[in-house]
Amino acid sequence: MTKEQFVVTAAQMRDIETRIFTAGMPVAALMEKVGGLIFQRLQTIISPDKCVGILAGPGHNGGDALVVARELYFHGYKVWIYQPFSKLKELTSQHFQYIQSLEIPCYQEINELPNCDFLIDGLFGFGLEREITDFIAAAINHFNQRNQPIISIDIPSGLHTDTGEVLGTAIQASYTFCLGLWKQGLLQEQALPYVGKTELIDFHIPLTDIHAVLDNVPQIKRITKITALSTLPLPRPLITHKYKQGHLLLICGSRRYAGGAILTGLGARASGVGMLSIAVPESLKMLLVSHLPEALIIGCPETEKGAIANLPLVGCVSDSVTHLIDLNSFTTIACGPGLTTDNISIIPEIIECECPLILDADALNILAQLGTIPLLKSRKSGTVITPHTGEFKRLFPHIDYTNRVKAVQTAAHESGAVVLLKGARTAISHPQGGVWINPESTPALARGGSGDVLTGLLGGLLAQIPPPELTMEDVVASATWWHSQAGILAAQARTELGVDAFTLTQYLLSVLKG
Ligand SMILES: NC(=O)C1=CN([C@@H]2O[C@H](COP(=O)(O)OP(=O)(O)OC[C@H]3O[C@@H](n4cnc5c(N)ncnc54)[C@H](OP(=O)(O)O)[C@@H]3O)[C@@H](O)[C@H]2O)[C@@H](O)CC1
Ligand SMILES: Nc1ncnc2c1ncn2[C@@H]1O[C@H](COP(=O)(O)OP(=O)(O)O)[C@@H](O)[C@H]1O
Ligand SMILES: [K+]
Repeated sequence: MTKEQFVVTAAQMRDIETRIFTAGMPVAALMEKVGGLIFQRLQTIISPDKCVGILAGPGHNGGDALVVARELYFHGYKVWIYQPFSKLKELTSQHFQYIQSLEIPCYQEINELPNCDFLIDGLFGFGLEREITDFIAAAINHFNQRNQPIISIDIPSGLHTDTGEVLGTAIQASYTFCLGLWKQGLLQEQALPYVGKTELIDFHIPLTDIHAVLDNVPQIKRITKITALSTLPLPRPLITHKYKQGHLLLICGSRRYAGGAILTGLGARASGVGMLSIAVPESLKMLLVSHLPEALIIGCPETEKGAIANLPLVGCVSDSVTHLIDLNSFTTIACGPGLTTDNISIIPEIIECECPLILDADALNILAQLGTIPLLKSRKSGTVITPHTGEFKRLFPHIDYTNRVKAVQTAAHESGAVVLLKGARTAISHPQGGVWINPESTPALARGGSGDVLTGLLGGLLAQIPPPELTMEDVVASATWWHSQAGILAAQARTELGVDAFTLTQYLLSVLKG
């Protein structure tokens, strides 16, 4: 694993830090090293003619900031310090004393502060555990209203290191330089408006210390390009045939939501799956054929409103159906986009299938009506459910949603399914508690139909690499990464307004070429 993949809580970071210090690394030397690395990175962002305001807190986050201040000063930057605390930690206090001896201007009151071009936020790091109040809350609100970009050290001051919750108030950073290992709070959706561009400053924590605290297989991981590409079905074997490259069945669409079936099919197409079958209401058959000529389109009897009435399963007697479905002949089944909740009876039938199953959209709404946990527990092979926030709350109304990482872990544990909770920071959990977080995406994807594309893509990938070859949640993580990266590429080419779900499907393969 690379350092970019690990995710830690405040308690875990403190344990890792303790191991390093116990092994003999002097605390002051580590602070000096970290401050030096932050300074080097700042030099690439801030030119030496600029003035930098440093916000220094009472703990070691403040100490880091004061080391940075001293280096900026000696390299010719104009610097001032805001340090309003009467009690500082020992090391921070020593750095502050030295800063004062250099006659760098120091202030305690916000109304005395001069102008500057950038602010460095070293008020609080992972040591913040309680609400920010009084003068320091007022100061943070003041800094957010000034027009300078703010660069936060470790985490924007005011955010909870694990949940990303705002503790009273918080710095709205333009950049966050996270120190050593990614803090979980930075990857939580609620932290997004505060973190700006995030990057990791690697200060060489020994892997043995990381593994000693996080276990050999860490519970919470960040999806990176390296991890995603390692689980995509590339390259294709030289000697193969279509049925060896997976057979995916999509069950989707209705007269009302015909487009959902097309988008799911186009997502599946991009996965490279060997065979694609799509079960839709009979009246949609020709439409689907015209968009996906390579797919086998199975017309199903439909309800009055145009939803699938029942699946023409092998063994059933029907004159009108030309193709019967054997649920056991597929390597993966994905069900839900555009289905409507008109007919709930097909879900218990599908749940009986023995191959990996993905349930999305209306399949989830039906599942919530029928009883989520008992139905999923009854399945013999792997299940992936892909709810957005609304669907998640319907499926698991009793789960506290404040910490999305914890919520998704609980849902996976209770249901026995891999749970993919969609959103700006999609989180995926395995029933045993392993979580992947997708750290990069674009709000351009917040658009009808983009989730359907993900379901098709994921279905196609799982069909090609069925467990146990790869673990299901790793494939789910790769599909999530791929989908988001396509959104990012499309938004770069066409602006955030130009990423409709069909366009998104056209950018999927460009992600792998780049
Ligand atoms: N781990 C590593 O490997 C490395 C860590 N490093 C750095 O250390 C940082 C962690 O430092 P830290 O532990 O000293 O805590 P920090 O975040 O500075 O704040 C704690 C201080 O704030 C105070 N305080 C808290 N809440 C408050 C409130 N609401 N309102 C007012 N005050 C409040 C609290 O006071 P107390 O609770 O004692 O009253 C305490 O004094 C970390 O983020 C990184 O930057 C690097 O230098 C080297 C490598
Ligand atoms: N603000 C956002 N930033 C990044 N990705 C987002 C954002 N909002 C939604 N998405 C992504 O877009 C997709 C939307 O899926 P979903 O809500 O199921 O849409 P639909 O059902 O219309 O297809 C998900 O993959 C989700 O993670
Ligand atoms: K900070």
